[in-house]
Amino acid sequence: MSKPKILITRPDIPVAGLNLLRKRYHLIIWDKPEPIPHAELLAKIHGVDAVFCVLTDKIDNEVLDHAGPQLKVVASMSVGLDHIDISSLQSRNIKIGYTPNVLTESTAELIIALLLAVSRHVLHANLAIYKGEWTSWSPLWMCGTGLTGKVVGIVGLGRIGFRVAEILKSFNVAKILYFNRTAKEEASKFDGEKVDFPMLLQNSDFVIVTVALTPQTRYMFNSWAFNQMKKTAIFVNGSRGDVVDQQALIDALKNNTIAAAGVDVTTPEPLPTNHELLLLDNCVVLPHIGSATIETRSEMACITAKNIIAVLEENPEGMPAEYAKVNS
Ligand SMILES: O=CC(=O)O
Repeated sequence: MSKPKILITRPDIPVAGLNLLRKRYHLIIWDKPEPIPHAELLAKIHGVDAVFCVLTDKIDNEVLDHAGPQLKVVASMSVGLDHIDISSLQSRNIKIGYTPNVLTESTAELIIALLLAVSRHVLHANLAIYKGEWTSWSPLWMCGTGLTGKVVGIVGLGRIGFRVAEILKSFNVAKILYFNRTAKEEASKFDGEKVDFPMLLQNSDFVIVTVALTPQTRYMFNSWAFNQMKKTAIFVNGSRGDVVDQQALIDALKNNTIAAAGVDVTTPEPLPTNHELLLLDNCVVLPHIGSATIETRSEMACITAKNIIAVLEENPEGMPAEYAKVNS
């Protein structure tokens, strides 16, 4: 009997994950470092039993039609699933794999790093040295704003938002507000207070976005939202670019409607190097590296491989619990 076929949409998947699949299956690996072009995806997905994809691969009805009825599982090496048309997969009984939990720590760490980079001018201060602007220690040079005694607002108290809040508690912030669909009992761990969206925007010194991108959250940070925020507020986005109306963010930063922003996610990704957002002094932009630690990415690859194996071997016990939740 011929081996089941798996399409893998990147050549540089951590080897620990690939090794789990190599012996048992026939792997069709996209061999260029850039995302697989749509036409290639349509051609290569034909006849495969499983897809190992990443967040740059849009998996929709058209792609599934090209795959054919033998496709059993699409496993993404990501926690976000906004690139996958979940209901189309569910209606075809194709299982969906993703990688929650494993990236919570690394993403929370990066969000804190980004917040501090913005609030303490870390990147500008470093650049200033090379530009010859460090003439002496100076009382007010490169002064930023501290976290101690401040109000932090977290939008979306999922796993990552929760961890960010836990870490920030140890920075002696005055209060942590959160906006979430449901109240979270566990928020008592950091004395979190559930508030409505306007209240969070109006009262927070730092607004941190960790919400999933859904039709409800798309563009929730628009000009109205930035206008609600304090003039001194710092905005940090570790979620998806599309939760923000990016032009409204640029306007808010240019007009000093808010003080500064740090974003690990943008629209589009990558941003063109002459993009307006990159020209602003009060914005730190990172290239979507929330989960980018060797340990996390390696584990994400293994979980993605295991999600595929669980489906192809018809072994539901092998599925991580969170995987089962998406598929129920
Ligand atoms: O953004 C990263 C992910 O969804 O894993």
